[in-house]
Amino acid sequence: MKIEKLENHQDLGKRAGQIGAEAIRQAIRKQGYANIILATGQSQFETIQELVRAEDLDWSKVRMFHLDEYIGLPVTHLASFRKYLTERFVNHVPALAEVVLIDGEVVPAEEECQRLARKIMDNPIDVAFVGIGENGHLAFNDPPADFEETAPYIVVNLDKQCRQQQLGEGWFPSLEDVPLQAISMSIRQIMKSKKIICAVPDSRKAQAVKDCLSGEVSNMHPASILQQHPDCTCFVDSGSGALLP
Ligand SMILES: N[C@@H]1[C@@H](O)[C@H](O)[C@@H](COP(=O)(O)O)O[C@@H]1O
Repeated sequence: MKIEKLENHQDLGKRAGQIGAEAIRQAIRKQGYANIILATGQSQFETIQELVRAEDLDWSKVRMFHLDEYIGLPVTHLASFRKYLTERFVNHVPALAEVVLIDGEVVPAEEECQRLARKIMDNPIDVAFVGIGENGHLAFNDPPADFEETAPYIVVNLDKQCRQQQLGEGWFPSLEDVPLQAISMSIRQIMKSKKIICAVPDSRKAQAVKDCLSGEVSNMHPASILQQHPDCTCFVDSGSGALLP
């Protein structure tokens, strides 16, 4: 794992998006297509904006997977991650080869996990864009995260710090409105990606960044597993990187 420190969140997003776009181009050149994962949340705003700017990229050869989604939240809800990805990414690039969104409204959610598992097992991931939560989570794998789970997508419970972060970012009117469960890509599945671009801006992530990127690998700091990935770069800014040695 490498760490790159940028001045602010704009520079961070630009750099992460440019490196990511180049990795997508390379995969297309090499094998004719690229499979990618996109994350959501405030931390991904600029990275996704930069990807959308990559007009020379042949998006018709790109299949997009979705990292995590709340269970039971309608697609019309402000906090819906499929709404986020559709409005911030899919609607701004030419037609993709395929868009594999997580439908958090399927009952039971385990059925949706199985559908997604079949899809992703047939389509190994070239480039994964991820973030790190204030509690150190990777996707919606809150601490203590399951590092051994082999299923690609799982149903997870969201802890209070995670739910409070979602409230703090303004996606929900009150803590009670934040769902208690989500469908998340598992840690093992994320780690199978050939390349990982981790964008983590903002001083509110400083402690999580310190714990995950410079502490010991531990499931109490789920994103610390990224230290073991052979091709992962974490992009931090002066705020999120403030406590790094
Ligand atoms: N579930 C999302 C992930 O898709 C994202 O990668 C990460 C960072 O998100 P944020 O930008 O909200 O901090 O955790 C969020 O809660």
